[in-house]
Amino acid sequence: MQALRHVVCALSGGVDSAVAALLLRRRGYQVTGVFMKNWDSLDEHGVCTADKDCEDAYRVCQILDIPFHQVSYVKEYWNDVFSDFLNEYEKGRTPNPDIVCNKHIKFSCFFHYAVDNLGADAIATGHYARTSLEDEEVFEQKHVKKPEGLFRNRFEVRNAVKLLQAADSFKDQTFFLSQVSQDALRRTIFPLGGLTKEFVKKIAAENRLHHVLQKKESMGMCFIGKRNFEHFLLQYLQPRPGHFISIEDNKVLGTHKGWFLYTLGQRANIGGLREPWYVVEKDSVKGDVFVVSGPASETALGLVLAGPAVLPDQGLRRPPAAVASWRL
Ligand SMILES: Nc1ncnc2c1ncn2[C@@H]1O[C@H](COP(=O)(O)OP(=O)(O)OP(=O)(O)O)[C@@H](O)[C@H]1O
Repeated sequence: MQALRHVVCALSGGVDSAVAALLLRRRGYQVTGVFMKNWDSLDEHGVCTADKDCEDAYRVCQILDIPFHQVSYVKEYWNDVFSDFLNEYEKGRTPNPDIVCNKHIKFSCFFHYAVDNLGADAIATGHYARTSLEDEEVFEQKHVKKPEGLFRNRFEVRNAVKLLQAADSFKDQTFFLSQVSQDALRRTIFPLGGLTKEFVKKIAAENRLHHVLQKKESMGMCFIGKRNFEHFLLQYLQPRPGHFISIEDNKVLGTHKGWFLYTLGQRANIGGLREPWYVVEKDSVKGDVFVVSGPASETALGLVLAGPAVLPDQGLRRPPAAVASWRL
């Protein structure tokens, strides 16, 4: 008799990964749940949310009757994700730590742990994304010889695993997965890729997973929690006071604590001014931030035409229409 396919599912203690694990069990695979601890400090209320999440992930495993493991990547997260995040901020760029976390932690450290230590045939996460491979093809990849280095020829490019957008376009997370290596992508299953969030919640409710259903949706940057972003960053970066200057008439409108705290297109709250102002330029030498006033829609349009992939006021990055993972 053929041994069961072994899929190791990353369980965050949230509803998405819990339902992902449940669906994998229903498909008849041998499933193992793994919780990763990536951040060690307390949240804004002095509570270590990772411990609570870990307990929730453990309970999911009990309900689904699957083995549970916990791993710590606190050091790796600090070195490969957070330090890089701070360095980039200091240079005035606004990186997305979730993209870097997926690349270095979930789809590298966790992937290798699952395959090398737990003997996984494939890994799974609760991301809303799809790939060009069916489950059966994912399992076949175990024996495919990994191409070394970058793609060398058209054949390799043509046969690359494609990262495809999720059916639920509102929840689509392919942008955050865009730097995942081919090696990991080819052995990953995204059980939620074809489902809507609504349906995922319904599945959880019907399968005794109420404890994860009540949890708040994570909004990225897990290490910040509900804290004020600026306060958080200034715990790690030296303040560098400067001026907000209107780009239209060079008038000084107010002061800020560091030009690196702002991203192009972001709405800047300038003390005493009620109308919206948006960041259009930053001077790293003098430390000034240039702003423009105007309705959000006009500014947004100007920025989109000008190119930066950021929408004003929310700091949201614009996901590309289709994402292919070309990295090895
Ligand atoms: N600490 C963690 N331990 C294990 N897996 C994790 C952890 N954090 C995230 N993941 C995995 O990455 C996926 C996407 O993470 P994200 O932070 O975007 O959570 P999410 O979309 O809110 O999902 P969930 O509802 O499962 O928390 C999760 O579904 C899970 O598979």
